[in-house]
Amino acid sequence: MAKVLTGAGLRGQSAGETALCTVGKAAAGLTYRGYDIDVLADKASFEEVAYLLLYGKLPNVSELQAYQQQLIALRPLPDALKAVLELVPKDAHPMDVMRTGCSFLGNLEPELTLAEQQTAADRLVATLPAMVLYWYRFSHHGVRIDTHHPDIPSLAGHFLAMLHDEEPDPLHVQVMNASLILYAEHEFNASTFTARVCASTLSDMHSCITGGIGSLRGPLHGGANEAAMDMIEPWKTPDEAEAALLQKLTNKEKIMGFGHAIYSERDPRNDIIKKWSEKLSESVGDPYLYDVSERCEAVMWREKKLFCNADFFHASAYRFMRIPTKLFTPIFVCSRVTGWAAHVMEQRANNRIIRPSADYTGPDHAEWIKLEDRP
Ligand SMILES: CC(=O)SCCNC(=O)CCNC(=O)[C@H](O)C(C)(C)COP(=O)(O)OP(=O)(O)OC[C@H]1O[C@@H](n2cnc3c(N)ncnc32)[C@H](O)[C@@H]1OP(=O)(O)O
Ligand SMILES: O=C([O-])CC(=O)C(=O)O
Repeated sequence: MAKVLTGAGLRGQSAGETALCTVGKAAAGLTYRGYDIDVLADKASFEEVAYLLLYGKLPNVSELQAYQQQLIALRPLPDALKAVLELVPKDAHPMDVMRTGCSFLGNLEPELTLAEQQTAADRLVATLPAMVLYWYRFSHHGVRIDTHHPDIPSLAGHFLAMLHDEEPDPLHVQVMNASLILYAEHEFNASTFTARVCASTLSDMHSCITGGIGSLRGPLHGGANEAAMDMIEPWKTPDEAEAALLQKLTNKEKIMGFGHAIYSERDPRNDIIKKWSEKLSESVGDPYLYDVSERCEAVMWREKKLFCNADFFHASAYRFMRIPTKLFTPIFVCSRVTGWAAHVMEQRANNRIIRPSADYTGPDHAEWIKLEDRP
C-alpha cells in the first residue's frame, strides 16, 4: 500500500469529528452549530453564543436570563486566588497570569465528576476576565477591584468596566460583544486541539483549559493580535507602513495578523471586525492607525495574496477602546474558553485517547558506548 504523506503540521488531515463548528467551507465560511458567523455577530449577545456552544442550542428568553444571572453570580473570585494573583509581578505577561489563575482555580474548585463539567466551564467563563483584570489593576494601579458588578449584565461591559473603572461606552460594549463572538470557536485550531488531546486522557477541565491558554499564547495563533499591534504601532503614515512592510517581506519575515491554515480566500471574521475598527476610528478621531492598517492589508494582498485573519483589525479596534496591547490575547481567552470547554465535553462524550503516530527519522541502530569512552 502506498505510504500516506501527512506533511508538516497535519495540514489537511481530519483528526476527528465535531458538531460545533465549520471553518473554511467554500474557502471562506464560518458557522457555530450551523449558525453563520455574520448572523451571530450581528444579532446575538456573547452570552447567547456561549450558551449555544456549551448547552447545544440557542437559549430562549428565560434560559438566557437565567444564564446571564448565573454568570454574574459566578464572577467573584475566591480570596485565595486573589492572594495568588497579588503575588504575580507587574511585568508578567497577562497570558501567564491567566494560565496560573485557571490552574489555581482547579485546586480550589476541582472538577471531580463529569456532572460538574458544565459548572466548571461556566465558572471559568465568568472568572477568567475577573482574574486577569484583578491582577492587572492591582499590579498596575495598586487597587483591589470588586469583580462582581451585578449591575453590568454582559461580559463585554464587565470587562471594560473592570479595566477602565468607568461606565463603559455603549459602542465599545457593542464592539467587545462582537469581538467575543468572533473569537469564541474555531474547530480544531491549535489551542482547541490541545484542550481536546488533554481531555482525551480523561483529565480535568482546568487542565484542558490551562493547556489551551498555553497554546493560544504563541504569536502564530492568538498572540498574533498583540504582535500585529506591536508591528503597526510605530508606523505613523500609510506610506511609512508600506515601506516598512515591503522591507519585512524582503527580509522574509512573517507578518503577524495575515494568512491562515484553513481559509484560502478570506477570513470572514476580518470583514466584521474591520468594519467595527473603522467605526471606532471615526468615533475617536483617529489620525492614522486605521489608514495604516488598511494600507497593510492592501500591500499584503498585492504582494503576497495574503489576507488579514481575525487578529489584524482586532489590534486597532482594541487600541481605539484604550485596551493595553498585552491584554489583547487575554480577551481572546475570555471568549475561546467557551469553544475549548464545549470541545472538551464533546471529546468526553465519545472518547478515545488521541494518539497519532510519527514517522521515525532517527538512526536505525545505535551502539551503546560506555560513559567514560564517549567523545
Ligand atoms: C486566530 C488565529 O490564530 S489566526 C492565525 C494568527 N497567526 C498569525 O497571524 C501569524 C502569521 N501567519 C502565519 O504564520 C501563518 O499564515 C499561519 C500560522 C496562520 C498559517 O500557517 P501555514 O498554514 O503554515 O501557512 P501557509 O502554508 O498558508 O503558508 C504558505 C506560504 O505563505 C507564507 N506565509 C503565510 N503567512 C504569512 C505571513 N503572515 N507573512 C509572511 N508570509 C506568510 C508562508 O511562509 C509560506 O511560504 P513558503 O511557501 O515560501 O514557505
Ligand atoms: O483556526 C486556526 O487555525 C486559528 C484561528 O483562526 C482560530 O483559532 O481562531
